[in-house]
Amino acid sequence: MEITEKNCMEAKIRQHLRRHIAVFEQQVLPLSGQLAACAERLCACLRAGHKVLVMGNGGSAADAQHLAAELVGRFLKNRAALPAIALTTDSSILTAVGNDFGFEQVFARQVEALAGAGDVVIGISTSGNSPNVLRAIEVARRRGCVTLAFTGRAGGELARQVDLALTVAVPETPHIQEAHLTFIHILCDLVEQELFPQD
Ligand SMILES: O=C(CO)[C@@H](O)[C@H](O)[C@H](O)[C@H](O)COP(=O)(O)O
Ligand SMILES: [Zn+2]
Repeated sequence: MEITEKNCMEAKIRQHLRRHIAVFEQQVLPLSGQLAACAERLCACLRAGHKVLVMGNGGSAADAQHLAAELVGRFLKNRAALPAIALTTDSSILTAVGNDFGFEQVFARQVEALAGAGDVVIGISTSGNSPNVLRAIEVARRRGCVTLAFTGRAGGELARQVDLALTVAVPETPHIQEAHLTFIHILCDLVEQELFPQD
């Protein structure tokens, strides 16, 4: 077959998809038990009237917002709103705290302001080593929050600091993020089914 730009691109697409499938087979499927444990923590928190705070940088900031949107709005069911806040969205807070206290404090300061005992605080970081996420988890632990993390690679410091970590132990950031988005959808699905069986 003649090598054209188009079939060269298609080969790269297939390579990405094959790696995606392998990561899901080898890393995501074996995390089912830990995902169920995360869902139980989330359901218990929300049933008791507590809230969810979630954060990350870059693509993980988008993931944090995705999770908060599906809890406040909806995943699949028309049901009551659930309290969730992405700590990545207020540009005035992010710039003021970043400018005055340092970028490492942008999430920690919001956890100090907003989190109470029993709330769930979720850190999303593919390296598990982003200082602003680590500082926020430190504050969350001091305040008696339940701490969860979605991480990658070897889990980083974040996986060691939280109550429960879901670590996608591969080196490629995009494939880790693809798995994190799936965790978010599975968790939202389970929360809706558990909390709103009649809706
Ligand atoms: O989405 C991507 C790469 O796929 C980037 O925006 C990525 O999220 C950023 O480089 C982050 O700063 C990486 O931080 P982390 O996942 O290590 O905490
Ligand atoms: Zn990305």
